[in-house]
This record gives sequence, structure tokens and C-alpha cells, in this order.
Amino acid sequence: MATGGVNADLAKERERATFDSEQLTNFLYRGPEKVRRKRYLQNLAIQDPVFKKAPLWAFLNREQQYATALKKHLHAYRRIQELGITEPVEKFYYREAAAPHENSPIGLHESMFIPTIEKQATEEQKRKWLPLCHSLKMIGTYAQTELGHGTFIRGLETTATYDPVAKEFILSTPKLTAMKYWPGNLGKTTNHCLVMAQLITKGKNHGIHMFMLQTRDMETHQPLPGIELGDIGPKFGFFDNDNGYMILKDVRIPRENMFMRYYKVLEDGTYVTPPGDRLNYLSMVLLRSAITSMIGQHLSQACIIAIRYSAVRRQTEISPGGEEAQVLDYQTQQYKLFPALATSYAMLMAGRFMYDFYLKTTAQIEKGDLGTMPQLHALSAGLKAFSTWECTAAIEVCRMSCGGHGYSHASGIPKIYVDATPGCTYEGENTVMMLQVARFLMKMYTNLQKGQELPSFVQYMTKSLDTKSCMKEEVAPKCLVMAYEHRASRLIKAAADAIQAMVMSGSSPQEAWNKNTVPLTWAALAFCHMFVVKNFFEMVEDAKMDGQTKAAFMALCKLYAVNGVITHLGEFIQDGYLNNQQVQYIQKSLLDLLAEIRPNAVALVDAFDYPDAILQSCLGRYDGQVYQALYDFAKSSPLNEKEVLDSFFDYVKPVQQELEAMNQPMARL
Ligand SMILES: CCCCCCCC/C=C\CCCCCCCC(=O)SCCNC(=O)CCNC(=O)[C@H](O)C(C)(C)COP(=O)(O)OP(=O)(O)OC[C@H]1O[C@@H](n2cnc3c(N)ncnc32)[C@H](O)[C@@H]1OP(=O)(O)O
Ligand SMILES: Cc1cc2nc3c(=O)[nH]c(=O)nc-3n(C[C@H](O)[C@H](O)[C@H](O)COP(=O)(O)OP(=O)(O)OC[C@H]3O[C@@H](n4cnc5c(N)ncnc54)[C@H](O)[C@@H]3O)c2cc1C
Repeated sequence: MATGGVNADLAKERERATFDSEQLTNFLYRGPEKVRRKRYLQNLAIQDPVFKKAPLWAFLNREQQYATALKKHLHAYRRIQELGITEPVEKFYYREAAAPHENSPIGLHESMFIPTIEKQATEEQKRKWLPLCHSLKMIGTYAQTELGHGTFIRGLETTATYDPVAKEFILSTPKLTAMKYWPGNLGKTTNHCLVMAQLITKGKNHGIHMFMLQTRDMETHQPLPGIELGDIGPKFGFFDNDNGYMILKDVRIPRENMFMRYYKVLEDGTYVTPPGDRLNYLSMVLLRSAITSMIGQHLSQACIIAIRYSAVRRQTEISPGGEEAQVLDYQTQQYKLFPALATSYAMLMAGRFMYDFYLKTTAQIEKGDLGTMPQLHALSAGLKAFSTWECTAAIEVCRMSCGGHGYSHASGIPKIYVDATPGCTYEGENTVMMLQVARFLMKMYTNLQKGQELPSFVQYMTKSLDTKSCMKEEVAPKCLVMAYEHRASRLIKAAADAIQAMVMSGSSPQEAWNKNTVPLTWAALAFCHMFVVKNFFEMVEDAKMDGQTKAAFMALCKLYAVNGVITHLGEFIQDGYLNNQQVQYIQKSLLDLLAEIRPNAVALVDAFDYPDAILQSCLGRYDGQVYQALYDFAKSSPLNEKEVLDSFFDYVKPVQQELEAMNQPMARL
């Protein structure tokens, strides 16, 4: 254990902050009462001997990692019920502290399987399945992706053919590429799954629908007849999860196992059409809506680690013979870390908006009003893609900003990165999601041309593009937001014009679309970026906090906006919207903001309020005793258990002896 109190540099950082980090913590977690409750729940988990005694994941092999993850998450599941914790966010706090570095092997059971039953099953199905789910008799997952298709859902090859005589569906994966491949926890943990399959009845294919399939015996846990199951092997991250494969050979399930709240097959095989399209895509929309917050949290952890460490780390004397500087004092280090920090706050705010919007919209959908589904789809797909791209890139910047120690698992950042980056792929590959956003935007642009009213968040498209920026030396939030709106509108128009021009000269709409997907993704990205910037400003302006805290928060918000302009400068100046002088104002503002944020950097990461037990990072410790912690980590490496390893005698010695014999003068003759 590291000793010696709080590192002097870190203590000084906390003293010199211009605001009280607790104020920002209260804002982030929606009030002091909720912060107290969060800390209480986290402490309960941290003090629990089952979680405390568990070995550090980095020193375990994959089977041990899986077993540890299972043990911790099942204990947490039981404790959550015993403690009567019912609020999803409170469950999340408890689980996060209980198993901070173990991905849950029952995660999809809780985040997709149960919510899908709740939203897509009939009352009778819910009565039958939900109690079994809550007692973990049924443990399920979401089996959609196949070996041959993940993105193109309509192209999935698993079939569910209705047999009206037996009143059963026959589930089948008729060829190699049809096998389910990737679903989380399908390989070993679960005994049920929700299968997405092409529904065929009366000889007609009605497209993708959902079916409940039992995969394993509920007592022996053996796979059921006709079902071959397994783990897909080690991956880039998520080591402790058994993403699985599944082959189905004419497996029969009762008619009642089709999810029939919206879509129905009657006993005689008649297909009853649903009230709205794409309703069975809603489980994906739920997770997409939650990912922006989740990825913002991943990045916030990486920022805590990198910024605390940069305050403690000293390297290179600035003037000859002088003291070595804290690396956080280098402007270049600030330029790496402060935009990353601003990004994490921006995404937490975007995630807050997104999840609230999801709750509001799905409440309307539940009442049968499907009018806002296209907006929900576009925003959830866009923010999911934009936030995962931005945050994973920033996590990697945080890692490299820690120099060599960032490469060690002792830092905690590599693990954060490998668990965060599949967010760019799962729940809809990011480019594909951006193209869905583009599809929505092109539709809005066409509506605009027809003089129709647009939803509020795209109304800026109605403004003239024939304007110049209002940016002055004092870079004002209003002018920054307008610059983002202008860039998005211009890129949307450019993509739409290019498509229209091709269609006018004889191309089919599909061909014109396919020849413009790159500019379409530029437009979609600019739209999402604008949305995040605008939302960030609005949330900071509305935040109830004291003036100093708000000023510190606003500096971050401005930095996020200013840095985005500089990173994508070409798109902001291409049509002369910003002139040379204005660009210089923005560049100067960037440097001023780095200096303004510098004294508050540590307080801004303290505000995220992650206890050391969750971070599990030698570099990100609250007390800054990083060197002792790194030494302790090295000492605990299993490779150090024996002073001399067996492999020395097995491999080094024999080769040394052979080489020695070969190099004897006699041997060379
Ligand atoms: C606070 C924190 C809490 C955290 C809690 C979390 C717990 C964590 C636990 C663990 C973490 C790890 C978990 C990992 C989990 C991973 C799980 C999976 O990966 S499950 C597989 C996902 N697979 C995809 O997402 C496929 C992507 N593909 C698609 O979605 C579709 O194929 C798509 C959208 C690309 C195309 O769909 P088309 O072919 O049916 O549609 P088109 O022809 O393009 O469009 C037709 C119309 O449908 C609309 N549309 C498409 N999707 C829609 C939707 N979802 N909603 C509404 N409309 C939609 C479109 O906008 C379009 O509308 P118009 O015709 O233009 O009006
Ligand atoms: C950790 C992890 C967990 C997962 N968990 C689950 C799960 O629980 N359940 C489940 O069902 N699935 C799961 N998946 C699968 C995941 O949802 C898919 O991998 C994802 O949807 C992407 O599909 P794909 O693999 O077919 O990619 P592909 O579509 O093959 O992507 C390959 C490339 O092709 C491009 N591309 C594809 N189509 C288009 C297009 N129309 N236009 C332009 N470019 C295109 C993509 O942009 C990408 O660059 C998981 C995956 C991972 C990595």
C-alpha cells in the first residue's frame, strides 16, 4: 500500500481551484441528496468482503476473469434485491462499485432481454416470463447478429417458419453464414435468448421478427436438442464475457413464443400487420440512447487518471538548474487533456438529454403515437455514433498523455479503452448509423423545400446561408453556436444538392445516394456536433450553481466549441463564413481557455466523484502517490511469485548449454 498522505502537488492543485468541486458533483448527479445516496450505495459495495477480496482482473487468465465477473455480478444482483434497490440509476451505482472492471455476464439479461420482454411481449407473455427472469431461472440475451450479417438486419438468414398443424415455429440457421455470432453471453451463461429471425407463414416471408428460444436445460444447463452453442473466443476487450455462436437445426418452439404485442401470427398462420413499422427495432434504440452517457463516463474516468497523474508527474527543468515542471503545465499537455475533459462533460450532457428524450418519446409510443419515432431514431443513432467516436479517440489521447506508464494496465486506461471502443461497432456500426442520420436530414431538407414545418432541432436549416459570422474578439457562445449551425446547414445542403444534381442528370436516386455517402456522413457528423455544442451551452446556462462554479463549467463548454472549430476549420471557412481575423480570435481564445482551465483541472476531474476503488488506477489515485502504487503493482505480478521461473531451466539453460558446446573451439573444427 502507498503511504505518505496526499502528494503535495495534488494538494496544491485542490487549494488553488477557483470553485468548489462538490457543487459540480451535485449538478452532475442531479442534487446533493442523490450524491449522498450514490456514495452510500457505492460504499456498501466497496466494503462488501465478496467484492473486496476479489483478485485484480489484470493478473487473471480468461476463465478466471469470466468466473470472477460472474461471481461478482451475481452477488451484486442478489444484494441489490436484498437491499431493495429498484431505481435503475441506483442499481448502476451499486454495480459499478461492486464490479468496476468486470463486464457483466448477465448485463444483456438486464439491459436488453428484460426490457424487450417488458416492451414487446403481450401481457400473458410478461406474466409467464418476467418472474422467471427476475429470479434468474431464465437468463437471457439478445441474439440478432449472424456470422454473415450484423448491420443489414433485413438480410439476416435465420428463419422461423410457422407450422399451422403443430402450431409451432421451426427455427433454423440454414447455412454457415446464418449462425448467430457475437451475441453477448450467448455462449455459456444464458439459458434463453431472444432470436431475431425471418418470419415465414403461409409460404410468405414477412421480414424480421422476435422469438423466445430456450437454449439450455434450466436444471442441467446442457444445450437443448438441435442447438449447438459456444463461446467465440478471446477478443480485443470484454475478455470476461462469453460472446457466443449458435446453430439451430429445425428447433421447434410454440406459437406463443413469438413476441406478439405488436406483430401477430394467428393459429391458422395468418399474419396480422402491426400499427407501425420498425417497432421491433426498439430494443436497439434503448441501448443506443444509453450509450452516450456510458461512453461519457468511460472518458471521464480516463480524464481523472490522466489529469491527476499529469499534476503529479514532473519532467524536464524549464530553465537550467530550475525545478522540473509538472507536465500539466506544458501547454501541449493541456491541449491534449483539456479538450478530452471538455468532451467528457459535453457527452455527459448530451447523454442526459438523450436519455430524457428517449423516456419522453417512448411514453408517447406506448400510447400509440408513433410520430416522433423518426426523430428518436435519428438522434439516438447519431449521438451514439458521434459520442463513441469522439470519446474513444479522446481516451487514447489520455492514455498516451501518460507516457510509458499509460501503456501499463497499472494505469487503468488500456482496459477503459478496450471496453469502450466496441461502442463504435455494437448497436449499429457508426458509419452506418451516421448514414441513417443523413437519411433523416435529407428528408428534412426536402420537407423544407416543400415549405413544410421542421422539428425544432433542425429549424436552423431554414436560415439563410448567405450570412457571415458575428464572431468578435470576445468569442461569444451565441456566435459559436451559429457557426456550428451554419456549417451543418451548409453541409446538409451541399450533400442534398449533389444528390439532386445527379438525379436531374439521369441517375437513379439510389445511385446518386451511393455516390455521395462520404459528403452525407460529413453532413451527419456536423449535425451531431452542432447538437452536442448547442445542448452543452444550454445545459450550462440553465444549471443552478454558484457563479464561480458556473464560470469554470462555462470555460470547459467554450473550449469544447472552440476546439471543434479549430479541428474542423476547413468546414467552417470553406464558404468564407469566418474570415481570417475571426479565425485568429478563435485560435487565441483556445490558448486563453487552456490557461483559464489550468488551475481548475484537478477540481474538474474530482467533480466526477469516482472513488479509487472504482478507478483501480495507480496513476489516478486521489492521493497522487503514484510511484509507490506502481511499485506495489509490479511486485504483485504473478511472474514475481518465484524468484527463478521454471521456464529458465526449460528453455534458457538448454539453449545456453547447446550454444556453449557449439562455440567450443573443438566443435568448430
Ligand atoms: C446509464 C448507463 C446505462 C447503461 C446500460 C447498458 C448496460 C451495459 C451492458 C453491456 C454493455 C455492452 C452491451 C453490448 C450490446 C451490444 C448489442 C448489439 O450489438 S445488438 C445488435 C445491434 N445491431 C444493430 O444495431 C444493427 C444495425 N442495423 C440497423 O439498425 C438497421 O439494419 C438499419 C437502421 C441500418 C437499416 O434498417 P432497415 O434496412 O430496416 O431500414 P432502411 O431501409 O435503411 O430504412 C427504412 C426506414 O426505417 C427507418 N428506421 C430504421 N431503423 C429505425 C429505428 N430503429 N426506429 C425508427 N425508424 C427506423 C429508417 O429511418 C427509414 O425511414 P424512412 O423510410 O427514411 O422514413
Ligand atoms: C463487443 C460486442 C458485443 C456485441 N454484442 C452483440 C449482442 O449482444 N447481440 C447481437 O446481436 N450482436 C452483438 N454484437 C454484434 C454487433 O452488433 C455487430 O457487429 C454490429 O452491428 C456491426 O455489424 P457487422 O459486424 O455486420 O459490421 P459490418 O456491417 O460488416 O461492417 C464492416 C464495415 O462495412 C461498413 N458497412 C456495412 N454496411 C454498410 C453500408 N450499408 N454502408 C456503408 N458502409 C457499410 C461498415 O461501416 C464497416 O466499416 C456485438 C459486437 C461486439 C463487438
